Amino acid sequence: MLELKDLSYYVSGKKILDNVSMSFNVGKKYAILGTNGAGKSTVGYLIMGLEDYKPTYGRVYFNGEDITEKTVYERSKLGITLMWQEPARYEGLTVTNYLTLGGKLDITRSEIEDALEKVGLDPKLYMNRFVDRSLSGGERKRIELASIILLRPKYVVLDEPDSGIDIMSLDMINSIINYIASYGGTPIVITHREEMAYNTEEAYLLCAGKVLVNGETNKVIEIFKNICNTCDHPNVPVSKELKIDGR
Ligand SMILES: Nc1ncnc2c1ncn2[C@@H]1O[C@H](COP(=O)(O)OP(=O)(O)OP(=O)(O)O)[C@@H](O)[C@H]1O
Repeated sequence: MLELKDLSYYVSGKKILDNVSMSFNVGKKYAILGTNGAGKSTVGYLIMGLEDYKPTYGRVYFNGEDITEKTVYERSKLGITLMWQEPARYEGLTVTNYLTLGGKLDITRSEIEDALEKVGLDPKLYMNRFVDRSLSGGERKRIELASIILLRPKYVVLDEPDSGIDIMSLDMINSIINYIASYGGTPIVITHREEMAYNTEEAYLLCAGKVLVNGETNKVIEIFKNICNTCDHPNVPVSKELKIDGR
């Protein structure tokens, strides 16, 4: 289990996250939902332990072990991965080298071809391309999804997985989210679009850096649609407490 306990995060005195607690069980599909600026990506960065993203207060636990002080590299060795909203470029690295970590991983050519096909890229056209600015953002995102297929991380934070990818590919993204859960991994989908959250089982709704509500995804989406999509005071939370099924 991955747990965030009472996380607060400040930048230059500004509170970005306010006492956020979340827990993610193995093999279950999660969404972190919220409007722009609610703090969703920041939660993802704190899960991944990016430099400059250590909690001001609170702790992060992995199977009961306090990993708050662990680096990105140490967390990735535990099986925690972040798929960036804006995928990285790697000048001079081919798609094949990227997917095999420069040949360090024991991955066959046919496994690479299969992963690329699953994300809608023709292996013949892409295996020898460079993961640099010559690839579009959507293509790089697909290549990151292919790397998830090959590496099978335990916890995968997918930050706005559909951004830069056409709407027709929602099914492809959802099939990869299902694949992660099928091998016992835990996908955590960060999104401001309810369409992207429907394929998950449990959701957290964030507003102004606070968890407004947590529960079954369908119920959280209803609240999101009824309250956030029509909100005239974004990121100024309502004072009344929102609860699902008494939680
Ligand atoms: N390093 C920083 N310095 C100042 N403000 C920051 C910093 N990082 C995040 N913020 C602010 O914190 C808030 C939450 O940002 P975050 O990127 O986590 O939101 P988000 O919910 O992922 O939004 P979006 O849906 O637009 O990606 C925003 O108002 C953002 O401007």
